[in-house]
Amino acid sequence: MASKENQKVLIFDTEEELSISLAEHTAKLSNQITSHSATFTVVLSGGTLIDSLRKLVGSPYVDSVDWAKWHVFWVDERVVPKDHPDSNYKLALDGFLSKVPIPADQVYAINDTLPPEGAADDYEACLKYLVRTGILKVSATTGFPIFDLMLLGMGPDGHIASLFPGHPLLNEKERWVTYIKDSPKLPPQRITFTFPVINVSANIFLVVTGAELADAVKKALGHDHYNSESGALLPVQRVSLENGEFTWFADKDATSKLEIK
Ligand SMILES: O=C(O)[C@H](O)[C@@H](O)[C@H](O)[C@H](O)COP(=O)(O)O
Repeated sequence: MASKENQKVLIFDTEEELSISLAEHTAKLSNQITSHSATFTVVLSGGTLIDSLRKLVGSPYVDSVDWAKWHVFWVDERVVPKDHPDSNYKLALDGFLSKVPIPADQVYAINDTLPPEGAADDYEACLKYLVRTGILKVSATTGFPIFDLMLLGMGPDGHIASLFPGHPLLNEKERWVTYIKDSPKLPPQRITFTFPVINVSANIFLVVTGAELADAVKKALGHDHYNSESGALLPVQRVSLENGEFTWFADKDATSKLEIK
């Protein structure tokens, strides 16, 4: 394990070991929170993260989690029908959600009948409704909604959610959920949480696996980290939790260019 300011970096020899630890940490956090709270609010990304969650839906973890208290959201979603192969909802449903007894009305998919602008407005309105009903907490200092856990992946360019390097959305300060129509990662039309929401999370588990992420991991966690001008920061380097814990789950390949181990 290495540590970087307020970030914890867990490094595993294999993706298999990583996925077991991810299941352990997720189940433990779920149990900690559901022991005193009626809800556990969890945000998913798309991509390979869903496969890395496979151990959580198997023994012994699956039986230790109070799934009835889970409320599930997406940090970003492609604006496609829910049964489309590009849908992050479909990916999570097939690989994770269909295997655990989370009540269907606690899984918050986007409205796939709307264009990106409308889908972002609709999702933000849904989050605001859940604040009013007490399912979601808000930050006393910023007013943005606090999720108990965000389970995120990262792209080779250092993007998280649909927040890409050099894109104006990186600087969004007001919206909770916004849209992008020119995503460099296809498909181009998506909705995404903004940094103010990501940065009030209570916990982020960021999963990085594979050699294609090694350069971005080196930039984010290596010595360069301290020298970056803010304009040149990778999106992942803009994660700065107001009051939460940020843990990297990395395999050897993703950390192969990192000097600190
Ligand atoms: O919809 C998406 O594209 C994802 O939510 C995205 O943010 C993803 O998490 C990263 O791009 C990593 O994806 P991979 O794990 O597939 O590389």
